Amino acid sequence: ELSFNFYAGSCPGAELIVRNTVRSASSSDPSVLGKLLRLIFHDCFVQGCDGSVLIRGNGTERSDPGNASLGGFAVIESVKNILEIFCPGTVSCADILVLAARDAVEALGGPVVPIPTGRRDGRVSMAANVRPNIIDTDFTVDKMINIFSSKGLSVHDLVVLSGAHTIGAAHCNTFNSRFKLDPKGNLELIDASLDNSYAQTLVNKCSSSLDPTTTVVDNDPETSSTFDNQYYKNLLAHKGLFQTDSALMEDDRTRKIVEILANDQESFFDRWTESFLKMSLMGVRVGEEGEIRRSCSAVN
Ligand code: HEM
Ligand SMILES: [Ca+2]
Ligand SMILES: [Ca+2]
Repeated sequence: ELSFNFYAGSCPGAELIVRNTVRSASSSDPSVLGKLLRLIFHDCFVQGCDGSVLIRGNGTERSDPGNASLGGFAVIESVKNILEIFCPGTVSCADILVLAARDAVEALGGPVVPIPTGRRDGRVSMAANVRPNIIDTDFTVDKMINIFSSKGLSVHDLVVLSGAHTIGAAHCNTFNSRFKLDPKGNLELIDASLDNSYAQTLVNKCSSSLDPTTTVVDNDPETSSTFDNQYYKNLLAHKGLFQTDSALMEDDRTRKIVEILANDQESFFDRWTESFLKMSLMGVRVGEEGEIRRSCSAVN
């Protein structure tokens, strides 16, 4: 029941408004692009792509510690505010989220993924649903594959969608358990799959500030503002930032895919287009299900 250009009749400017708002928000704060792309992962994996991640309040997904570092909400809300003026009660927050993530990738030089629209917004958002569905950085490849397959996504989708880490940033506390400093201040690798000099760079960046929950480091040390296949080249060079990134190199099933994508950006873009679309269709509500929220941060 989703269709391309679902809003052609009811709100013809919808997709353009999303795109322009993402562009202008990113010109004052480029960090929103990574945040918007991450948001869709955290929305779609919990109860499907229904905008449940956007709801504010006690006990909602957004209140869960697993979602504490999400951002980009203000961009979604400002798109929604504009759309409510032009076509009130028409465009779902679930669609806005997917379109905004699609546009964030485009803004950084990635492929434009044609996205069917018509998703409806969910009315439920529970913190308890976050951690069982979102992958943590200490997961094994098997565990990641299991979560992906429980959502109808393949090993291939796992490796391709992890390529999102070619942009954006991460807080030091998401990777600093991979190394420690001995009493003399020298680096000790806890996770030997990490390149030594890269680890040293990370230590230096993270120790320049005392608070690992506020300091951020680029996900992609080479081209963090370009959506390209550099992520896979980094993995080959043992410069994956999260344990879960490096882990993709340790399993035959995933390493083979990493090698292909590292050597062929064209093929990464084609694969991304397929896998991103697949993720954007997970558990969507259509027709009379759910609602069209008036504000993205609250149910009607
Ligand atoms: C496969 C398992 C995954 C794990 C374990 C994981 C983990 C993480 C972590 C820990 C961060 C840093 C958050 C912070 O400190 O602020 C992060 C950032 C990010 N993730 Fe993932 N992620 C995964 C998959 C994905 C997927 C599927 C996408 C999207 C398709 C994605 C997109 C992003 C983006 C764009 C950022 C940067 C956010 C920003 O710049 O604020 N991740 N991820
Ligand atoms: Ca959701
Ligand atoms: Ca990059």
